[in-house]
Amino acid sequence: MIRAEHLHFAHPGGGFRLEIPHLNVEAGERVAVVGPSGTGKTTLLNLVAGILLPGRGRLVVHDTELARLSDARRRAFRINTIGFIFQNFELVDYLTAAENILYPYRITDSLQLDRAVRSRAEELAAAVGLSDKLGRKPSALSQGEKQRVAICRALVTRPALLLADEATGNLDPDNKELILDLLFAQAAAEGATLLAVTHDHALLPRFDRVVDFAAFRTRAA
Ligand SMILES: Nc1ncnc2c1ncn2[C@@H]1O[C@H](COP(=O)(O)OP(=O)(O)OP(=O)(O)O)[C@@H](O)[C@H]1O
Repeated sequence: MIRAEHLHFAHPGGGFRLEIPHLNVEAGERVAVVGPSGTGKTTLLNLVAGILLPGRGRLVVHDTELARLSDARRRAFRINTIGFIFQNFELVDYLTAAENILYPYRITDSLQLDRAVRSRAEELAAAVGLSDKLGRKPSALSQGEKQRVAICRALVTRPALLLADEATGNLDPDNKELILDLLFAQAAAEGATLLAVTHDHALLPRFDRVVDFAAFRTRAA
């Protein structure tokens, strides 16, 4: 699902450089990404999603070398293939929770919003305890509620690849387990690959494998 070879990335302004000699994640694998703050874990997820492009090296995701696609095709690839739970949620302020969950269907013609999708969105919201908050805008939601909206949005399209950046970070222990159960259940149901950044080492035994960023060469200026 993910193949990185001699991957180099540096922010244009300088200051930080990430080097990953080799990283291979098989389809259906559930991989946790750990490592100290600022070592590039979010950067890796952004590279895998094609939000950032490597300066050098090769990155193939779902048999597609993202750097070879036009911006429009890379965006379409991302919407169709990847569910991304962003660390800061990236919800749209002027949309309700329900509209945020269905957001992928607003921004592309390649996904069809029909009754089945709407009921899937409602089921996901119910599974994370958000049924009574669907009419609210993000400003009227708690951090943990926003995070659960972001999780529903990432799952609603049944993506082949789930990228989760601290997806359980703002949740209480019960919700943490519930969300993780949901992520794993969805990944299993769709045969999806899960790449999840976490600082919560208690969760690591639930994953097939752990990638530790301490092993990669990163440099902060
Ligand atoms: N737009 C940017 N321009 C320059 N440097 C940046 C930019 N965005 C992030 N960085 C730097 O890149 C480095 C890696 O950031 P990244 O967010 O990938 O780390 P992380 O491992 O996910 O950290 P955390 O665990 O704290 O979320 C950091 O040193 C950060 O300051």
